[in-house]
Amino acid sequence: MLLQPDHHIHPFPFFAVDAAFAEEQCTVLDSLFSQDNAWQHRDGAFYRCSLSDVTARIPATFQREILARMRDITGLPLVERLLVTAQRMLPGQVIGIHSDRPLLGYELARLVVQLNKDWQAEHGGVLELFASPEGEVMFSVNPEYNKAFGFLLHAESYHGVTEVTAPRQTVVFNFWHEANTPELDAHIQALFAKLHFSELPAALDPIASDAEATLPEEVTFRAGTAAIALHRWGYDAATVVTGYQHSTGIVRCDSSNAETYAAVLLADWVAYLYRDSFDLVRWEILRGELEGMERFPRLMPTWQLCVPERGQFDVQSRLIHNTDS
Ligand SMILES: O=C(O)CCC(=O)C(=O)O
Ligand SMILES: [Fe+2]
Repeated sequence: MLLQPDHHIHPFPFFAVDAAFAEEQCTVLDSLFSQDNAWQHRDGAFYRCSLSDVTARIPATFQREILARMRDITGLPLVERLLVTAQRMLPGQVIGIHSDRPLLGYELARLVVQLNKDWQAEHGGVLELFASPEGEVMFSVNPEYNKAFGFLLHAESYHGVTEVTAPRQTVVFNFWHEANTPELDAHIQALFAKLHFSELPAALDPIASDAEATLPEEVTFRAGTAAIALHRWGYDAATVVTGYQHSTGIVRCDSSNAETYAAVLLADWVAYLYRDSFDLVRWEILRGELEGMERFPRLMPTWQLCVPERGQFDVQSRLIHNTDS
């Protein structure tokens, strides 16, 4: 399964495999299209196809094998969760350029398996990769039978599918990183429920006003959100102010008080996740900064979800560090 992946890092980390699955596994994948699926039709201007959740129809051993293989290929700590969708495109359908930026709780890695037996160039449906939404095509994947394409989702993983002239069948496997799980999403949504900046301590007012006068709204919004996290974790006004300033980038929090330092870094991270999306490089920096520190009780639930203690998979994210192709 997925032997000899061909790794690339431009325009973003991905790999391609030509004969991806054994015959028996292909039979399973083909069968996902033979029954009457409950198709959900996407009919946007840029994203036109039909999708169906087929996870329950993938045998447990197949699921275990593909997860293990994806952990191995990507080197990522992927959790025990899998979502498999069958995707069908009909003549005239097209998927415009998009990035699938991993919002809070979204999957981080995807494996796209093409299942078109008699594909010809005139059938279209070519998966194209771009460095920017307006850029030129940097790499193309023909949707030939048993060809797989794996990639890491991030804010700039731009890709699209050209218009098809013949029906096109694809199976998409989705994998979650241990630090961007639906459980973390639920935790952060609860942390920021009914968010009102008016609950913040008055000591922050002059600092926030100054920051708002000079910095972009996006920055002060995120700093305000980080301040809310600290306040709701029960930290005092001084810590809330320190966290706000750290998140605006005005003053970096020093590490002399370990608990304040950890709290400020975690607050900044959850505010970033809440307002933006998961970013593997930033996460690895955070993990490095918190490494070896005592996990303070007040921060424990968030800490454990954001930077789970390593057990099972103590791995490096090989894909993002792989620079030899
Ligand atoms: O159908 C494809 O080749 C790729 C579809 C897509 O955009 C995705 O899986 O993220
Ligand atoms: Fe996509």
